[in-house]
Amino acid sequence: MKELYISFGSNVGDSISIFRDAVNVLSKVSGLYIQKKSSLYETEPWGKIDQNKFLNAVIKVTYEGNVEHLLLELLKIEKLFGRKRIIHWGPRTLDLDLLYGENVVCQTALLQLPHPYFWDRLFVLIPLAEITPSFSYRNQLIMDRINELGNVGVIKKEGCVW
Ligand SMILES: Nc1ncnc2c1ncn2[C@@H]1O[C@H](COP(=O)(O)OP(=O)(O)OP(=O)(O)O)[C@@H](O)[C@H]1O
Ligand SMILES: Nc1nc2c(c(=O)[nH]1)N=C(CO)CN2
Repeated sequence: MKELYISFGSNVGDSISIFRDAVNVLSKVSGLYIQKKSSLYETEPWGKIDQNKFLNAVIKVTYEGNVEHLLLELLKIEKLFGRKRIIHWGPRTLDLDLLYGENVVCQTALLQLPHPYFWDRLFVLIPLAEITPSFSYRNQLIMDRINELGNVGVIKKEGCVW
């Protein structure tokens, strides 16, 4: 059984409904169990800044299978919600990234784990910090990195459940 973190991103369509429906589909993947969900965050676009704000969140899951197999499931779910790959880091209905797993490393053409950019993305680090045990060494490292990056452009959507 592996503990893994998955990020959700969307800036096209009804992003909250897309997240709700996608997490429901994800919960039906064989061998996958959702353990925690972060709050929803409204975030400034990163990397390619001339596009709409994003909705972002992170979840923690346990998974009984192979991580590359899980990535293929995530790609299928993105497609189900109308994901089209047109512009690099551009607008999207749903992006599901595998961020990292406890003691899991993968460097293949299909999957890089830890995700190559997660350490540079506040829209991932801030929701991740929320669901990482608060007195853990890992949480401390994430909080230090958030402070280093400047903690701007990521706002929690209060009172919004998914
Ligand atoms: N950890 C990972 N999580 C998700 N996809 C990954 C990962 N490592 C490698 N990939 C590969 O990246 C490919 C392109 O993914 P995608 O089009 O979602 O990139 P992106 O979201 O535009 O950019 P980024 O990967 O920087 O978030 C996927 O087809 C997948 O095979
Ligand atoms: N705020 C924000 N910016 C992004 C996002 C995202 O999910 N949120 N995803 C990207 C490509 O993966 C590029 N830029």
